[in-house]
Amino acid sequence: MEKPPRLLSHPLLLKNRVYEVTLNRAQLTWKKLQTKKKRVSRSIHNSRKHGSVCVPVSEILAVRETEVDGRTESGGRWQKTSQRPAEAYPYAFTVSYVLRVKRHRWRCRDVTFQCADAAVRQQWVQAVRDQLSALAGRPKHLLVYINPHGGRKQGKQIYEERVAPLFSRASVSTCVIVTEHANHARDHLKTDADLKKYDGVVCVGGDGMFSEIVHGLIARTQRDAGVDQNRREEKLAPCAIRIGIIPAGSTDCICYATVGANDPVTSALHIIVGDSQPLDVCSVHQGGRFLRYSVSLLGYGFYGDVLMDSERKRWMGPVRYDFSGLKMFLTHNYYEGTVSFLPATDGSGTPRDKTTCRAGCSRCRCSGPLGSEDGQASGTGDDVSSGEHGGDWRTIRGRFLAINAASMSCACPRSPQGLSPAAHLADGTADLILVRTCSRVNFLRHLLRHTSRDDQFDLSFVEVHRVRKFRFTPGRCESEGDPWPAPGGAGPAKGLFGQMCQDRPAAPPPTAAGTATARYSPTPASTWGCTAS
Ligand SMILES: Nc1ncnc2c1ncn2[C@@H]1O[C@H](COP(=O)(O)OP(=O)(O)OP(=O)(O)O)[C@@H](O)[C@H]1O
Repeated sequence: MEKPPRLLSHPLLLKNRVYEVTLNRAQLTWKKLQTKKKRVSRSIHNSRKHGSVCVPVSEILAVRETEVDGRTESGGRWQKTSQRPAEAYPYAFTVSYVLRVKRHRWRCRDVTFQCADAAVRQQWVQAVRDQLSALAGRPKHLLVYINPHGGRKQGKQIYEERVAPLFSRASVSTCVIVTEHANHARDHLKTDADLKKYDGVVCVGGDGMFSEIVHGLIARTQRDAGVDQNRREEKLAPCAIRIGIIPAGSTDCICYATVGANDPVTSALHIIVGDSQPLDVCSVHQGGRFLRYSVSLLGYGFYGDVLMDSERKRWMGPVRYDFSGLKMFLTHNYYEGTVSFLPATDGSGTPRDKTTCRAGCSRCRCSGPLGSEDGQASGTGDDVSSGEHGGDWRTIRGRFLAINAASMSCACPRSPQGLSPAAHLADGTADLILVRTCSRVNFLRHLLRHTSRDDQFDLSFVEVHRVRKFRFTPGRCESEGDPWPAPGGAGPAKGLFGQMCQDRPAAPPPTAAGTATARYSPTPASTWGCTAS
């Protein structure tokens, strides 16, 4: 492939050695001219061949002039750059760039070059700045919401100490709002936020906080586009503004599944370089009324119960999930009902095909907002209420311990493969996982497989389907007019969608009887992040 033409090339000093430094539109490279001892790089990405280092321009964060005495101002602090600057190279500049380290983590690395005269330095600083400003998709102004109560209550500290200095170095301006109550961010986005001023919204918190922001942004987008959220046949308008996630929650599954790591610095760097990852959004309706959106897991039965119970034990911190998980495992509730679903066919793959959705996933690219399957995904003529028992809809009746719909792998550090390892982030489908009633021992086997590499669907009581829409009707609802399915065994009946969601409830549990329908829309939202590649 033809190399882009050189923009600049000079011998410059780096750590008292002279390097040939070259810039073109694609990359910045530096290669040692005086070879002495071989140095071993700790970088596993920024390629270093025969003593040369190559950084893609798209991963340069900033460039700045360095003081003559070898110091550079960085976030208000002065840093030493070199102990022995050669007298012949008294003018310095520093380039900050992304260093890819282990386990999909990114770090900010500085390299300081020294020039023989001021004009050369000026040329370099200007040339690098010109290249950076020509890059599309990099944010300049961000609206940041911090949940000070998420996870270990360190959201504010994480942002101030690890993220804000990076934004400032990359000249990204921010408006920071520390939330004062639940749904503060959602309501502010819905009505008050002047979104035209921003290139993106950043969420500092966990999955619940992300869900708030998704609800606020999607509701605002639909209102502006004249889309009625209550009409489930309507196609959702995609959000024009991206959401960045700085993980500061308990599980941070959405961050892990989109970026490949739960690391605030990595996420901040993805935001700065303008990486983008589209996401499917699932809309859930009941009785002609919109209930909520979901981008990760819709869980009814075991997972819904765990999340609902753990919500009441927020004071315990992240350990609440273990406590509630054990409690619900011992309770061993089951739920009777009918699941109907529209299978995703035509090359959508299967939940067991062992593919992993990564940055640039070809499947998701084909099914993007302008994808040819859009009509099918949004259900032309496939109205669940009218066409459910015709066409390609399938129906399964039975007793279930869990009914989960995973719109993404739902991977997190505890379950690195996730609930459905092959689920795609943006193909307009979800993996519907049905766990039928079984013994506690068998259920434990199923749960333990989430923490290992074993095929979690290879069990006789578990089935999985890739779907575009699905519907759940509680068993007793139809026959007895009882709105909610009673858990198998003793205990009070529980609200249908009060039990649902990894994405925390953004709407109150429904009060009317009925069936809930979930529909997957390809990519109405996107995050700054790039699936681990
Ligand atoms: N200032 C606040 N006070 C109380 N609750 C808040 C505040 N701001 C946001 N919330 C709510 O806190 C809930 C949980 O927050 P978040 O998702 O950030 O943390 P988490 O639940 O610990 O993490 P995870 O969702 O990853 O398990 C969200 O549903 C959000 O609505």
